[in-house]
Amino acid sequence: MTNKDEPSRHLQRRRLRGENAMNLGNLIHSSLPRLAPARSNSSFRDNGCENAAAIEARNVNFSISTRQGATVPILTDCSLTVPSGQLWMLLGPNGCGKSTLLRILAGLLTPTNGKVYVKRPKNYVFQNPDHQVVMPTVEADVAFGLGKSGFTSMEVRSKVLKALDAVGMSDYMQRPIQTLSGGQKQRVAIAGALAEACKVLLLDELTTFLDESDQVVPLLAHTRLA
Ligand SMILES: Nc1ncnc2c1ncn2[C@@H]1O[C@H](COP(=O)(O)OP(=O)(O)OP(=O)(O)O)[C@@H](O)[C@H]1O
Repeated sequence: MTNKDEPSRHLQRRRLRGENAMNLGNLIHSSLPRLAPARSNSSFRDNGCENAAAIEARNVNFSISTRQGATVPILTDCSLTVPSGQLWMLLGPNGCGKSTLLRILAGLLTPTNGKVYVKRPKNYVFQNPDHQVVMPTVEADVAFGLGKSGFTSMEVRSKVLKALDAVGMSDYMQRPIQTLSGGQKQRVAIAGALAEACKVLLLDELTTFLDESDQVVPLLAHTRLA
């Protein structure tokens, strides 16, 4: 269950050449020998096992329809398995479908066909924190998702502080959101996800605003929560 010795795994590293190829599934399969073998459809549920996969996708396809009525494939036959308690990174060239796959795993997009299972509770952090950080202060924003959980205000404050501490933002509790830098907003967005004690944390483009040293903080925090 632990991945302390394995801070990251690269689902795929291969660089595409030539045209803007979209077959992310082929990339994943072709370059990661440590991927778990494909399983039958019956594995697409939580079987209560400690080592059950946290994420499974099988033969996922996603297409969009243009205004002209054409169908454009974005993901083709994409499959992956991510075991519980591990941190994986999805790498690939611009436009190959990474964000699309993450949005499907987050439940924000419905695949055209294929099977997806993601352990719950799950949380997704957008590429642009301005799409996610909505409350006036840091504390209120991190507490936002805890509002309907029935926690006392003391419990909420404790969870908020712990989550902010995990991303190095505990000194910013009362700061107005609009005074934060992009990277600080991104860390607040990650803290909001961590505060909800999600089993799966999906982070889109962690590198957009965070510098390299800051990227380590939320990722390690995630492994403690998983
Ligand atoms: N609503 C849409 N309409 C048209 N094309 C779309 C739409 N959504 C995604 N695409 C296209 O699907 C492809 C995959 O997009 P996606 O954002 O998933 O790529 P990505 O790998 O995350 O890229 P990046 O590394 O640049 O963030 C791109 O070519 C993008 O232009």
